[in-house]
Amino acid sequence: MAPTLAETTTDSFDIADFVINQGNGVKGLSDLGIKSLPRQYIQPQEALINIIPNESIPVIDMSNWENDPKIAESVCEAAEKFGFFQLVNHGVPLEVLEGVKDATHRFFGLPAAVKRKYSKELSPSNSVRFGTSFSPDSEKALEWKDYLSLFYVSEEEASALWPPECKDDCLEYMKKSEILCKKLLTALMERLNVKEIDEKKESLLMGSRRINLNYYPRCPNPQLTVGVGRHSDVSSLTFLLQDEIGGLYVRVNEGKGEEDGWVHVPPIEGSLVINVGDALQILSNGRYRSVEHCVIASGSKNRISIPVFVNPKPSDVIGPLPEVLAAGEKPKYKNILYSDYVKHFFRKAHDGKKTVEFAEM
Ligand SMILES: COc1cc(/C=C/C(=O)SCCNC(=O)CCNC(=O)[C@H](O)C(C)(C)COP(=O)(O)OP(=O)(O)OC[C@H]2O[C@@H](n3cnc4c(N)ncnc43)[C@H](O)[C@@H]2OP(=O)(O)O)ccc1O
Ligand SMILES: O=C(O)CCC(=O)C(=O)O
Ligand SMILES: [Fe+2]
Repeated sequence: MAPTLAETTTDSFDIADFVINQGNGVKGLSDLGIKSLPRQYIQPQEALINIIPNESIPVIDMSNWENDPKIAESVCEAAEKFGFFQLVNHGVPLEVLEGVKDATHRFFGLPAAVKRKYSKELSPSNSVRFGTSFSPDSEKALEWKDYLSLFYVSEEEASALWPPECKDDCLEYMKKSEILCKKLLTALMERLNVKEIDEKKESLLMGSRRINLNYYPRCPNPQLTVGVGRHSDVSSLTFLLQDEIGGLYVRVNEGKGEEDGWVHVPPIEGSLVINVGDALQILSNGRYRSVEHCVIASGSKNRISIPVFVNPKPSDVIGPLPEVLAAGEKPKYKNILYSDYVKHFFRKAHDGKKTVEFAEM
């Protein structure tokens, strides 16, 4: 039975059991109307960020992509300098974006007992997982986020195993964003002297895909916790769709002598946020940068976001591409099995850019 509001304002009820084991998630806590943040979610001081106002990541208009090579150049420059940019007029239809946002609300609106069927313990497959926080077993403080994570194996597997409330919209969004993904990766590779994306390179860059549906419910005392702690993605590229609430922050100026801090990524209707992940940083020998980002939940509204992580295949060995090293550049990273890299990421709490040290020479 769900605890009463009076019970939830004390430490007398088992928050972890309610949120994690019973599948209520932080959405369940928020829906109870709790007035203060449970101590399990209070982050240490160092997790809180210095926000730089009036700065932003680039916004790139792709409408003239085919005719104007400067647009591809801006994409490559943004991937080198910021590791993050927003795209408008990117060609993914707006109704597809709206469809997957509606699907996310449908899934999280289900009763806890239904969502719990997709938890790590009960899910019919490793490729479907409903969870909360990032890695609750390894975290000192929990994160204020629930998620559904869907790893794409095949259309058949998705049809059989993904939750019926969201599978069609998720598949459609993944399909419609594939053309955009190829355009961006082709431009990014040309800049590295990779003239052709053959079968092997295609696998290294986009051999697997995962879509996450993230739900950050309204949070009492959002300034004391995080929606997602500071991390870089382990993907090649991430395509993030966010709603109109805001809360994503990206680290800028790290080690550049200017003010090191975090800038907000303001929601722009119909846009997609693109970021470089660790796999592309490794393949490009550090030329493109995966950059730390984090999410602060809202004190008044529920927020959703939907990242599609475009990755190497789990069985691929990744390391700096030969074309990048051809002129004698020293490799900064060793060759590693991509699934080992991802397991390393998932088995610890978010820790900024530390994951990439696993691949360093
Ligand atoms: C959730 O909050 C997040 C997520 C993120 C994600 C950022 C990304 O960049 S995701 C893209 C990752 N790339 C891929 O998924 C492609 C490659 N995939 C693989 O290599 C494998 O599918 C695998 C992920 C390694 C899982 O392989 P499997 O053989 O099934 O291994 P397991 O032993 O089951 O899992 C290993 C370890 O990881 C945990 N885990 C697995 N899947 C997830 C998941 N979807 N979400 C969270 N954790 C997951 C699993 O529990 C295992 O840990 P144990 O401690 O239980 O051993 C960014 C920010 C966020 O806040
Ligand atoms: O919700 C967001 O805006 C970002 C989420 C994120 O960084 C992730 O899921 O990897
Ligand atoms: Fe991320």
